Amino acid sequence: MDCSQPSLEPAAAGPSLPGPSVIAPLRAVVRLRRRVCLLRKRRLLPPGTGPASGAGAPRPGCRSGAPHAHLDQPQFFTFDGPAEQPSRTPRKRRRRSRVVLYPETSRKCRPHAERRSRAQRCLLLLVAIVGFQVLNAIENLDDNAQRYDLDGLEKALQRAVFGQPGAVGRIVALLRDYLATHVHSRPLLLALHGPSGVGKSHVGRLLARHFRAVLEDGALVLQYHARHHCPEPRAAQDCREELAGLVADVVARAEVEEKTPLVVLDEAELMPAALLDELHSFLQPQRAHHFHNAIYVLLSSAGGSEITRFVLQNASRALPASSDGDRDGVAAVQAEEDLRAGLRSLLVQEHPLWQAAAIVPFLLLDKRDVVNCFRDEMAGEGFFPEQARAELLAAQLSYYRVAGREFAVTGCKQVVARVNLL
Ligand SMILES: Nc1ncnc2c1ncn2[C@@H]1O[C@H](COP(=O)(O)OP(=O)(O)OP(=O)(O)O)[C@@H](O)[C@H]1O
Repeated sequence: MDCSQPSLEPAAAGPSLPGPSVIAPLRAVVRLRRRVCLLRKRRLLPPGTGPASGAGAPRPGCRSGAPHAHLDQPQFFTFDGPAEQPSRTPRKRRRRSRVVLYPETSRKCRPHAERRSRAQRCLLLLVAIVGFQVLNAIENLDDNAQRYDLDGLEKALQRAVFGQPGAVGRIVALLRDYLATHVHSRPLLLALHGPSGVGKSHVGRLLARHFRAVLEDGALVLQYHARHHCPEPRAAQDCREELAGLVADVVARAEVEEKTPLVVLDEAELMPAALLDELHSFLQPQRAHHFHNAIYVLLSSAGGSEITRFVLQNASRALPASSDGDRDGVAAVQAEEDLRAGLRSLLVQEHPLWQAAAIVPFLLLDKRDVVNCFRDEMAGEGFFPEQARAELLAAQLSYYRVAGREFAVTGCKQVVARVNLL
């Protein structure tokens, strides 16, 4: 029954119509139904509570356009899934936060993001290899320098050589530098220059003795005296060939033993040009590589008069090699550099050999150094090294007297002869 249907009104006229006793209750029922339908429409009446309820569903005939109350809560079971059911209030999807919270002490990167590229790994490997090689090279350098006991050599020279601290320091520094490695591109040529009797040959002998001891092979040290090995009447070419053979033997032997040989050439001022040419050829890069690994010590009095003049001109100020140790550092170093430059330009005029040489000037000895030479020689000869006696002997020698200082004209050259007379 439709609530919107027109109500059952009795017909105005007709013979077959029931009487007023039947119509009155019908009208009451119709009114009641209308009333219930109206209440349902207004949702004032829950379904199934009306007089016509019983099954809980809207009554047929009471068509309603209004939504059912509690529609989302079915009152009986259906097979409809949640999808078929009327939509409830849609849940909002919560966004996941992308911020990752790490503990303070841990690394702040995602665990899976620690992949390294191949190039990065190769680079790390390369760095490790280079570092290892550098450490190895440093160790090898130390080993090579220790083999020659240069500290011991320095102490020996400082103890035995008087009045030449600058020359001794430069010789040791040059040797230290050269002997830091065994592989060289050229030999080391030390040129010791100075006036007579200042200790050039003395230093040459000390060097030869030291190298014989540390190399443990006397054949790796060659001492060549021009006057002895190449006396005056001998042909210079013969001397040259002999020198070439001697040096070739020494460097070849040193190559086998992986050591650096020492060649001391004394009285270079007496050497014929052919010998200097041969010596110069040893320094050339086109020589076989075993010639590159050698130390040549050239002793010469050439340039002695220039050194004497230099010392006397600078007598008033402290010199690097002065034995009193009181020196003005910068001025002294500059003065010695000037002296070396002057000597080189002078010596190169004699022979190009000196262009490649490390020049070491030996300065004049003063009276105190001569006294020390006497005491040393006296002790060596078995005399008591009495100071007064040594001073007495030193006073018998001749000196340059400049600016209150006394420089021995012949150094300690005559010391041996004078002590022998005692
Ligand atoms: N500076 C010095 N310290 C200690 N002794 C020295 C010094 N100079 C010379 N003597 C002593 O004097 C002697 C002669 O010196 P040495 O032969 O070294 O002089 P030199 O400079 O080589 O001179 P020359 O050019 O004339 O050969 C040496 O045997 C040594 O005993």
